[in-house]
Amino acid sequence: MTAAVVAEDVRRVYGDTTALDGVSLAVEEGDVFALIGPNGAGKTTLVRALLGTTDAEGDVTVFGTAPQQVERARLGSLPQSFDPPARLTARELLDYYGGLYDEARSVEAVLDDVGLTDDADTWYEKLSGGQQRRVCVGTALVNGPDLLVLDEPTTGIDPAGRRALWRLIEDLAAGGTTVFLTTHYMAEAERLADEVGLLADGKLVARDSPDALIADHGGESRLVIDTDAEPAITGDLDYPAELADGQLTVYDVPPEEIGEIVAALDVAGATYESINWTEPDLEDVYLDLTGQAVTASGETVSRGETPLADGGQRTDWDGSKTGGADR
Ligand SMILES: Nc1ncnc2c1ncn2[C@@H]1O[C@H](COP(=O)(O)OP(=O)(O)OP(=O)(O)O)[C@@H](O)[C@H]1O
Repeated sequence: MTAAVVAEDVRRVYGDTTALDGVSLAVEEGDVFALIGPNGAGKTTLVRALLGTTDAEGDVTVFGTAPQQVERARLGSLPQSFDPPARLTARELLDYYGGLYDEARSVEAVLDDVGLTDDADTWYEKLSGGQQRRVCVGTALVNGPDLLVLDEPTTGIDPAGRRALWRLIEDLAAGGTTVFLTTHYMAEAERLADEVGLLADGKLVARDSPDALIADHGGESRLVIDTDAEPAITGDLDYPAELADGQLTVYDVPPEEIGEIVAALDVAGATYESINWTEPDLEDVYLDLTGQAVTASGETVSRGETPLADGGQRTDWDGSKTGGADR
């Protein structure tokens, strides 16, 4: 395979701030690469280094040449902040941006891609925040690029719109477009990316397929049961477990063994209300590598604030008790 993007030892320093501290990566043609990491980690700076819009040290090549020398029609990019003229309609904006290229896709096709056909004739300023973001994504698609660089493309877009955009990105990648995106949504990275890179303090601290990252850093599966069981129940189980606030969490239970845990509760005379088994995912990887958990709303909280870490006790394989924060 050929690399569409190669970065070697890329550094960018702003005054006293080292935004990028020696980042190296390669993105194969046709792959989707998702860059994740906390606020201020350097994601936007790396995007700008790859596009050649910031003066970084190190080597960057895009399709084998310096980013500034790549044929413009081959590149599509969406900056994190983008304010197009507010008193143009979605259709006019896409027409305008398409006019910057010798050959552009039909505006109707791009409107359809981003789900704006029905609102095509509304002024940009009258669209909702999520609809505006879709217009912005559309501007990156007008030239049918070979490499699409998207800085937080789905921020502000509602769940249905986000899923529609995920399908679009999957279709584009299936058609051979290389996609480099940044995101704070772990589900987005997990679903779309062939490779995920985790940037922290300007360094790429992990880079692999979502499955490999989850296997290496995701931790165990979890069986969570709302129950009135006594704390001693954790000693009756064949798996590491903790009980806190009426919630029993059992780690590493294969799905076919869930019945054994339920039977142990029955034997102990405990009742239970709900049973939930979850496999580790990219959010667990993020938690493990950054110490920040991702909440349902997409916000991050420090590890010490997570419910399991707060006062929960866990029985480990050797029978010793550890707080959840030590997981
Ligand atoms: N033009 C600039 N001048 C000075 N400092 C900058 C500039 N751009 C970025 N920085 C600093 O570089 C660091 C990385 O910023 P960057 O915007 O790349 O992070 P990010 O990972 O994209 O963050 P976020 O998730 O919040 O968008 C931050 O400390 C930021 O304050």
